[in-house]
Amino acid sequence: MNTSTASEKADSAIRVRDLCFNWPKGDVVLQTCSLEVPKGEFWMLLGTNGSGKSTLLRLLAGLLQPKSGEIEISNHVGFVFQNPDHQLVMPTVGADVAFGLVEEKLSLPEVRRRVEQALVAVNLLDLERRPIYALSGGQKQRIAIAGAIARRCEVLLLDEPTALLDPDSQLDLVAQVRHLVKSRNLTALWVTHRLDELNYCDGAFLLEKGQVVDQGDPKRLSQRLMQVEQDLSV
Ligand SMILES: Nc1ncnc2c1ncn2[C@@H]1O[C@H](COP(=O)(O)OP(=O)(O)OP(=O)(O)O)[C@@H](O)[C@H]1O
Repeated sequence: MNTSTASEKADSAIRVRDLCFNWPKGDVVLQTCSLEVPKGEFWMLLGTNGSGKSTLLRLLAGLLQPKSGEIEISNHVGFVFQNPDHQLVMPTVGADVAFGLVEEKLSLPEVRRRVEQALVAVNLLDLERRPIYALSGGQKQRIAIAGAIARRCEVLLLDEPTALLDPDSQLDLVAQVRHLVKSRNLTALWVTHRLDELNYCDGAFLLEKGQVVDQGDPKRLSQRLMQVEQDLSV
């Protein structure tokens, strides 16, 4: 496996070539999977259940190791899980965002500045002292994103971040991520089953049995996915 820094190549923030992955018992999940996400763009990853979307995201984040293939991605990657309760670990909003900065050994004023800037970016500065348990699902996801922004992440990987949200919060979150990507020149890859979210992305990949079988125009891919799901339900 060859991992290098995507910033070496100006045009793509995520580059995957011929990626293969199987679980220890031998079940093959990804088979010569290849894709590229242009820098500064918001792309989505579609596919039927079990097609390998979450596994691919975890490989990109370095949470799993591929069997073979190449991954080129920034060293500063933020991961947002489907269930925010799996990643918010501190008792309050401000403490949680600051927690991600511990490794950087910053001065206290610098930590405060970064936390404040990140909370402003997700429009939640007024909740800085609020306990995590008193947040809505959408607010929790925005805090997880603020954590990534505070750490100066260049790439956001989001694994069905709206799965537990109501429809209004769902569309608020996807619109906010689009705004963050465009205003801060980030790059995002977002896994979804919710086709109305495709209206917000620059492009999409369709994964089938661990391979990208189509990519590009989100509307066309959404129609193709609907067809695949209809065929499977017959
Ligand atoms: N920890 C694990 N150990 C063994 N097999 C796993 C593990 N996690 C997932 N799998 C299997 O790997 C395959 C791909 O799973 P993955 O979660 O990547 O799919 P997905 O496209 O994200 O699915 P969904 O849309 O249902 O979330 C599935 O067959 C799944 O059962």
